[in-house]
Amino acid sequence: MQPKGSSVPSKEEIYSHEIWIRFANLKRFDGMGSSWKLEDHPKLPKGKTIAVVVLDGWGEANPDQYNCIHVAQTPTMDSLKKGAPERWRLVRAHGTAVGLPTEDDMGNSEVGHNALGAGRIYAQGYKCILPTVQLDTRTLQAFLVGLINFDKNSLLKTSAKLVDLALASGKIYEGEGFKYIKECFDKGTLHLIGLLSDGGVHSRLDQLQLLLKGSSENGAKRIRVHILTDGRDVLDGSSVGFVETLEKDLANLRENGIDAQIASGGGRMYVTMDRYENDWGVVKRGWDAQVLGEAPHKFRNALEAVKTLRQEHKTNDQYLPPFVIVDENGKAVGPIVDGDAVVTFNFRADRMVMIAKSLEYENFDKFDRVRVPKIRYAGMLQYDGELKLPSHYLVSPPEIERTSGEYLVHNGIRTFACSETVKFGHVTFFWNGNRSGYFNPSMEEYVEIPSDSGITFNVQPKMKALEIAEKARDAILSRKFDQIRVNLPNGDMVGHTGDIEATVVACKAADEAVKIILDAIEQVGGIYVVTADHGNAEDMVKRNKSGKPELDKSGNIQILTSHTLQPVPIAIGGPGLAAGVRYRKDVPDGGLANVAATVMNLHGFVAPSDYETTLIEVVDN
Ligand SMILES: O=C(O)[C@@H](CO)OP(=O)(O)O
Ligand SMILES: [Mn+2]
Ligand SMILES: [Mn+2]
Repeated sequence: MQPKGSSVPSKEEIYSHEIWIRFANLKRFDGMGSSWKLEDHPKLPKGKTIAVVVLDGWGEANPDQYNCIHVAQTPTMDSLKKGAPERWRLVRAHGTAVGLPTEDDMGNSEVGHNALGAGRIYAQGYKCILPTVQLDTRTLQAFLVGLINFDKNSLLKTSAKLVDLALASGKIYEGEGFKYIKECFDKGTLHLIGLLSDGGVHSRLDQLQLLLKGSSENGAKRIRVHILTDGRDVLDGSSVGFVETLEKDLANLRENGIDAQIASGGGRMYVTMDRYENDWGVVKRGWDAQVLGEAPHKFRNALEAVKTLRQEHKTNDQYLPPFVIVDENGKAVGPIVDGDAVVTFNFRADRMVMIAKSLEYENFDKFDRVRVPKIRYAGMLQYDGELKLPSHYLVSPPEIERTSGEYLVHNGIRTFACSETVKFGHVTFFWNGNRSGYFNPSMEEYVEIPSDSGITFNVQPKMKALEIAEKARDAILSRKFDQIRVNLPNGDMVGHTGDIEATVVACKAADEAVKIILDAIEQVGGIYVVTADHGNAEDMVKRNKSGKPELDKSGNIQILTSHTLQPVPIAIGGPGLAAGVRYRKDVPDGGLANVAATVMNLHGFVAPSDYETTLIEVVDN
């Protein structure tokens, strides 16, 4: 069926373009793919209550003393493992399997939950999927014309990748966001606020370096950087090296006549980067230092600040107290004032939404801002599409549409989602493609259990696991919902503290929570899907290439506070699971993006054709 007309390529040509068409998402295919109706699964029934449990930071690794999941008593998760290979397997949760640039990129909650919820992988090489259904000539023509006009750059990519592309092509400086802030460059200062590391989870040093260079080449004459030290996605203590690198870059800029300096700083978990409104005090500490130029600690330079605060205050990079850099008269070198431009350079949304609100909202009552400068503010990305926050941004965020949550609600699945504050947005916002709010409030209920605030989670390693499990149990037993989805944060949040003993307690608590949920599923004859978003607690030590713990100069092991590259388990089961359901053997490289189709099947539906394939098959007994 070759359509006529010179502008229309042949089928072979289309294949050779090797373009990945998200067919269902191309709305211009008039009449095609616009329906929300999912096909019935040929073999699996509807009407089962399904619990989807995400253990945050729960990977699979060799059992040794640094594997807290192995060390902890985890009888429930251990018993699920006995279902291998038919009902327990591993899936990939890092690197390209979740849309990250390379296989050296560890997984993280954003890409993990995006993949779990959206069922597709973004930012991959392109592959061409032509519709397998019979098309009439008009529709095929529309499809082909759509293909020709298709802008490859509008394909879904992870935020990090989109920023990379915009920086590499220079397009970032031609966009609306940059033009908007550029208006201030003549008279004002450009402030860059964000996480200083190469962790690649929230931000990347190389992107900051390119932005500094590009901004100065595009007219910024006075630049102030407000740093947030990491130690969570990278080794604790690495802040010193990152500050050294940044200082060198700023010195280069100064040599070229740009007045560029670090103006303030603080540890990411104590200054600015709170999330889901757990503790506004964190954002306030940042505001005071960055905007007002006030902090309990004052230094003449950032290197001295970081080294001194680490030593004298015995704090780690994540929790460094706020500091400002002052001149020889003790005056802050870079408070944010009227007429300045501000960019928050993190690409990941969750920990930028609160500062974005404080910088952008006229009516704001979360803390006393004291002085609200008239600035032009842009995010690296728009962090919340629903709130349109911030209204100006340098790079357009990934568009993640047609997520499994939205499909299922359209197909009558009543959904309950729950976690505690620090992970609440993971099973709602990230799960739904970085979208806040309900698709249909009459079909969904999202419950947030307040997290402890003002503590490091090794102090309370059980966190709210029990409360989350009880809420899930009640939702299951109420029979008001078809899907009950939770995130259990313990392995991840406590794993990030680097406290091995506490992380063991955390893993045990998460395992107990899983049991409560599984027991409830048992009672209602339902199905469970237990998985994780990426590794963390299963490996708490930095290792050399051969997998042996790496020692520092003094012969001590180096604690790993970050996520890992490990795969994660996925277990299915429960009395409602049809007898012939088992994992397919032909998806050996399955990853988190394969879970959405799997869950849709268990709800009795066939997943949309552009979703990554299901992990299960149904064999006749
Ligand atoms: O705490 C966070 O912000 C990240 C690590 O930077 O962890 P997660 O991706 O698990 O939320
Ligand atoms: Mn996570
Ligand atoms: Mn984490």
